[in-house]
Amino acid sequence: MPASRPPPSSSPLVLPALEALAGPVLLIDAQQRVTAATPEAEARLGLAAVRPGTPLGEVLSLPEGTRGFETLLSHGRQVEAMLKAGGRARGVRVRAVTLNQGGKRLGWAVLVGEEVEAVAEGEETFHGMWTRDPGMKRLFRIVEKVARTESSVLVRGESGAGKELVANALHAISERRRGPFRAINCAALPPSLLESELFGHVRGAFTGAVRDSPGHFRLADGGTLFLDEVGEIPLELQGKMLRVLETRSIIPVGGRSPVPVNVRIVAATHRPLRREVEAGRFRADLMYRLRVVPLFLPPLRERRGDILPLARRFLDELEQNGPRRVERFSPGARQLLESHGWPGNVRELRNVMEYTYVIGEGPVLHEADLPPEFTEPRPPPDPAVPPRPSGDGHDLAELRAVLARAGGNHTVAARMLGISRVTLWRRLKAAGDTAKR
Ligand SMILES: Nc1ncnc2c1ncn2[C@@H]1O[C@H](COP(=O)(O)OP(=O)(O)OP(=O)(O)O)[C@@H](O)[C@H]1O
Repeated sequence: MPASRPPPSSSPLVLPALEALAGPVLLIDAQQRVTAATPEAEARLGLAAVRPGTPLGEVLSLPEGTRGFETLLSHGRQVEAMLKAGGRARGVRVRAVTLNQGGKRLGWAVLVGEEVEAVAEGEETFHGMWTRDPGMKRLFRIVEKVARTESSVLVRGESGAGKELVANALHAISERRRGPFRAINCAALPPSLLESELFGHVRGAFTGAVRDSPGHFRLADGGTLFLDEVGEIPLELQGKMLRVLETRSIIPVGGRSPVPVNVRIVAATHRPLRREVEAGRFRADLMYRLRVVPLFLPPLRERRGDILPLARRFLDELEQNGPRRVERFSPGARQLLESHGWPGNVRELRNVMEYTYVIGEGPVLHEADLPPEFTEPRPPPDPAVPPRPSGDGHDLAELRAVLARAGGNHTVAARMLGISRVTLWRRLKAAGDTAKR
């Protein structure tokens, strides 16, 4: 094919249609030279960069280690490339489809997708936690320091913000890493059960105790025990917990003799324990014992720069096992994702991406593919409802709206919000919903 002959679809009619379907697209001929560009490609790359005849190598460069443009042009797979045009080099995802006519290759359509702004912008992955946020990175440095000690750590953060991941990281870096890591959610169990789950019980201690049970402290011996929602431990159990931490031994329910345990405690709470102490719901001495090193994990809405890159990472994970390739977010979807309140934090974001990946089709993630709570008009505020409780991320009207959409099913509503059923129940209670459930 002569270099001057353009691929067939470069007619003025086809280009805008191509753009509507796929976004910024470059058409290149068999000699890898630009023959045409959609208006959005012209706007993003600059007119000079996409002038017909420009070699593709002057528009894009591929990372070192990639075999020239072969990978891009032969596999139809998405690859990361640097856009050379427009002064500052920008990382983008690109994909190419071959244009054939009568068995003859005429050229390619190159789709220019999302900007990736990768490593240069200072992203960091720390034991499964990804961020670009300076506050999070500072937190990682503290975790590294504290992990070398035996001090108790209290992580404060909303549901789904990554508290368990922080606890896991502490364990993984510490000297105890070869020992067990165990986690227990203190809000998920009634007080009587919680005691035996923590400290174990002896056979016959209560109805149903048909055999001895070691409990989490003994199971975590030599390792780390993560006490999630530690603020929910009932007062009567708090005294026992303090004794365990001070004597480093437990007495199983129904037992007499103390059993020594060697456990590092990492506790977590979604609200300030100090407030619980002031309200008389939490013992001050236990708070000081647990909170030798306090860590605060900011909610996702306070690190908005992490939202889109994290969303992209979750999509990448989904693409590993799914048929769909998402190349870019529509401007509307970006705006909705960035302005959402994310009461369920990173867990909610992960769930939303999974929903969107399954519901949507094609290379563009549109706002209509997002779950209904993103696009439905919010109910007007109910003057009888108290304002949003601080730190919890959403108010009663919002919770009720989600519950209504879930047909009153709390398990489904909790999943939609990306929080646990217990957390939903607690938030409804905290927001003043006294309705029976
Ligand atoms: N920075 C992050 N990067 C990647 N994934 C994250 C990040 N933070 C949280 N996640 C993911 O979000 C989910 C929730 O995290 P995690 O269980 O640690 O939160 P949590 O604060 O302990 O929640 P809860 O209080 O409800 O138990 C997990 O799937 C976790 O892998």
